[in-house]
Amino acid sequence: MSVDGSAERRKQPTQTQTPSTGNGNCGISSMSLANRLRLNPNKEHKPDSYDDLHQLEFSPLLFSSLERYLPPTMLNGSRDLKLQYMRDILLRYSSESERTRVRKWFNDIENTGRRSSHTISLYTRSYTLCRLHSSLSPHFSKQSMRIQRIALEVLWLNPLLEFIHLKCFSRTSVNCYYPRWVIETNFRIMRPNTMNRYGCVLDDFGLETMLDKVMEDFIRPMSRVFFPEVGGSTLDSHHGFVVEYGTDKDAELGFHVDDSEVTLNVCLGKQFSGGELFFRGIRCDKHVNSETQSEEIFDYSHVPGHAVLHRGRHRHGARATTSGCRVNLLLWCRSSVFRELKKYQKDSSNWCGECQREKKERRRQSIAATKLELLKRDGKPTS
Ligand SMILES: O=C(O)CCC(=O)C(=O)O
Ligand SMILES: [Fe+2]
Repeated sequence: MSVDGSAERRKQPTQTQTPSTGNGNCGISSMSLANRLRLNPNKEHKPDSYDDLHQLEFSPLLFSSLERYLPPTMLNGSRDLKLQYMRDILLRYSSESERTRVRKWFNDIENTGRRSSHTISLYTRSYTLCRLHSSLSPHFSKQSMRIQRIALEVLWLNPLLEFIHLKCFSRTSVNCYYPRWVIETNFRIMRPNTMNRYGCVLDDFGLETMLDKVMEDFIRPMSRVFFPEVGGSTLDSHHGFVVEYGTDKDAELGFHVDDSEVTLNVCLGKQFSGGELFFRGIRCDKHVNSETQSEEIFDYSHVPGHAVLHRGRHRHGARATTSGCRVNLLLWCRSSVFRELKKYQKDSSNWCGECQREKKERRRQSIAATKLELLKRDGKPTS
């Protein structure tokens, strides 16, 4: 769907998407059966690694993630005991076929780098700048050096880069397996944020550790290079969720900025039409509602399995999904250092489009005034 720029300019992002605040429902709850997880994770607990256990029905990362939800008395127990406890709970809620599907989903993500090469296409404004072939994996720290090197090369070619388009994700949808679990356990879903009524927070589903890995090994190395001015190199926390759109669900998403420094938006599927993202310039708090300049207009059509990486302060929205169902995975990555520093910095001109324009205008006026002054002086008769 094409955009009429002037109409777009009237739509201003009065909203910052914020995550819904905790309803305390962070584990498997309301069960009469013996094994239960805690409502909230113990953030201080350092979980065991289960990486050496390859024959499990579930990913080792899932166990590491769930461990923080174990009852306090179990946290220092043996790894076998903890494993047994968590397996019991997980097996209770998933059929054989679901387990295979979930395992495949994790494997796809973990093996992306090993199996084949993928394409990263990099967009600036509305055209593809270049294509690079690279193995991408959220899982391997060795990869992060490689990702960073490629990112640096790309930045050298195009210092104005604003969007990164990644074709590197499995199409398999997490959405396929969560509804049954939710119904059976009477799980109170935490909605992803203040603007989406459909979808759920993924960190509640034992995916927190895996998504942390995605941020650390995959998003941060790229953001360090592409988005350093908004804390790209110090991303240290995330909010991960899925959103769903369709004619019987939320149709569209209003113009907004995210509560993140860098956002990863992966299209998981399924079949749909519409749902394009529209981007309209990066803005600081002060200028969040300022006018869009024509060069800031950029539209992006979602493709299942592809992702975009953008600054959270890049104003955007999603057009209506006109048929089918669209499911996207969002990872809002944040930097506590950047947020702390921002409190003391008044000047956002190194990343806000409007601050930059104001600065340029001040410089232009000052040069014009100096010129005028010089002309006047030159025009004066010498005594
Ligand atoms: O629907 C989309 O793809 C965009 C979602 C989004 O911008 C958000 O959740 O912050
Ligand atoms: Fe957003």
